[in-house]
Amino acid sequence: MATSATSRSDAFVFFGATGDLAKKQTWPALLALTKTGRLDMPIVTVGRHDIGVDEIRAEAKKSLEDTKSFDAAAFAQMSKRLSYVAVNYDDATTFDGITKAASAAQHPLNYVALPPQLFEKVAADLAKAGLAKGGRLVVEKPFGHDVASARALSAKLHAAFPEDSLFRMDHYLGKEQVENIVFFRAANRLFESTWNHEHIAAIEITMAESFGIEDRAEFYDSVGTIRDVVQNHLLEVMAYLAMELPTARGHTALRDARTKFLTHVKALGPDDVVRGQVRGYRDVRGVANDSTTETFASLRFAVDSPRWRGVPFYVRTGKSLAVTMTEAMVRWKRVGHPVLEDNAAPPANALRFRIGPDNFIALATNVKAPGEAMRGDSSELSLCRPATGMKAYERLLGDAIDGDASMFARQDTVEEAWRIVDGALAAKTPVYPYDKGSWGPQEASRLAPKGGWTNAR
Ligand SMILES: NC(=O)C1=CN([C@@H]2O[C@H](COP(=O)(O)OP(=O)(O)OC[C@H]3O[C@@H](n4cnc5c(N)ncnc54)[C@H](OP(=O)(O)O)[C@@H]3O)[C@@H](O)[C@H]2O)C=CC1
Ligand SMILES: O=C1O[C@H](COP(=O)(O)O)[C@@H](O)[C@H](O)[C@H]1O
Repeated sequence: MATSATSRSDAFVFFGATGDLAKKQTWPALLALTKTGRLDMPIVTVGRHDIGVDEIRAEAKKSLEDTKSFDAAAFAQMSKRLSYVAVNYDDATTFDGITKAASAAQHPLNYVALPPQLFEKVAADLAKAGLAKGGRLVVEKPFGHDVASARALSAKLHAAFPEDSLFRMDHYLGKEQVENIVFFRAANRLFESTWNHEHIAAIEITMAESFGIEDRAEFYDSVGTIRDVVQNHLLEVMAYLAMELPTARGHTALRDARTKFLTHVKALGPDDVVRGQVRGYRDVRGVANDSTTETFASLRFAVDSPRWRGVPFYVRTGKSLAVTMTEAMVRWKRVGHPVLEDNAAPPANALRFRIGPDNFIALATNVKAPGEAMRGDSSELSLCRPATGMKAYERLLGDAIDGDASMFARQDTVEEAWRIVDGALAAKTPVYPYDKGSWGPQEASRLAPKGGWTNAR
C-alpha cells in the first residue's frame, strides 16, 4: 500500500490564500500546475473571514492579472476545483469544515502560508480534524524565531506530521538562479582554483526591495528583515557561493554540503550587524507605534574554514530601498601594482550573480583601452539567460504534491542558520532611521566592503 511519503496528494488545502505571498507567488504557481495537469485535485482555501468562494475566485483572478500570469482556459479549470472554508483559529472544531470539503481525499497536502506563530496550532488542529493522517504539511519560512523555538516547533509539528510528511518551504532553494551559482562553480574549472582566501577579497550579497511591507504588518512586525530573509534565503545563497562542492550526486549531497558550510560560519555578535527602520514604518496600520523591528540590516559574517579564513562576507537587505534587486558579488583581490603604462592598479575582478528580478552572471575584467598607450579600461562580460524554466513556487509545490522533499529546507540546516543569527537578534542593537528610496541608514557604511557597496546599475 502507498504511504503518505510516496503517494501523490489528492487535495490541496490552502491557508493564507488572501495573503501577500498568495498574490505574488502561490496563485501563479497553482495556475501553472493546473496547466500542466499536476494540480488535478480539489483546492480548499481556508481563511478567517466569512466570505464565499466567489470572493476567493475574484482574489485569485486579480492576483493572476497583476502578476501577468492570467490564462482564461486554465483559470476556468482551476476555478471549478476551488472551495472556501471559514475557520476560527481559536476553535479547532471549525476545522471540520475542511475535512468535509476534502472528504474524498486520502492524502491532503496542507499548505500553510500564514504568520509563523500560527503553524503549531494549525498543525495540531489539522490532526484533530483527521487531515494529518496520510497527509502532508508544507510550512513557509521562517521556521521558529531562534534555535530554541525552531527545535520546539519541529517537535510540535512532528506530533502531527512525521518528518517524511513535513515540508519546510524556502523558495530560494527552488530558484534556477540560486542553483546556477553552485552549478557554475562546479562546471567551470576556471574559477574554482582561485575560489579561496588567497585570491578572493570579499563576498557581498545585496537583496534590495523598493517596496515596503504593504499590508503584511501582522506578519512582518513580529519578524523583521533578519528573520524574514537573512536567516533563510540569504544564508542559502551564501552557502551555495562558498560551500565545498559535493562529490556525490543529487540534492541530498547538496543539502549536506550547505549544512556543513553553515557549521563553519561564526555566530554573529552585536558588532556584526547594523539595523535600520524606514521612516514612516511605525505609521503603517498594524505596526506597533514604538516598534523596533528592523526593515533593513547590514551584516558581516566570518567563515572559520581553511578555504575562507580571513575573508569577510557582507550581506545587506531591506525594504523601501532605492531599487528591487538581488545580487551576489564575488570580488577577487586586486593586482597590487599599475599594469604596463597605467598610473594605477586595475580594479579587482568580480563575478556578479544577479538573482532577481532579472537573471545574469557578469564577470568584471580589465582590457587595454583603445589607443597608443598601454593603459587599461574595465569591461564586463555578461552572460544573460532569460528565466524560462519553472518558477520556484511551481517547482516546489509540484514536488510537495509528489512527496519529494529533497529541495526543501532540513531541520539541521535551519538550526545552524539560527545559531548564526541569534546573537545579532538577541543583542537588540539600535535601529537607525533611513529614508524611503535610499540605500539604508548612513550607519550601515560601518559594515561595508572595502571601497563601499556596489549599488545596482
Ligand atoms: N510575501 C512574500 O513575498 C513571501 C512570504 N513568505 C512566507 O509566507 C508566509 C505568509 O506571508 P505573507 O503572505 O507575506 O503574510 P500576510 O501578512 O500577507 O498574511 C498571510 C495570510 O495570513 C492571514 N493572517 C494574517 N494574520 C492572521 C491571524 N492573526 N490569524 C489568522 N490569519 C491571519 C492573512 O489573512 P487575512 O487576509 O485574513 O488577513 C493572509 O491570508 C510567511 O511565513 C512568510 O515568511 C515566503 C516567501 C515570500
Ligand atoms: O520570503 C520572502 O521573500 C520575498 C522576496 O522573494 P523574491 O523571490 O521576490 O526575491 C520578500 O519580499 C518577503 O519579504 C519574504 O517574506
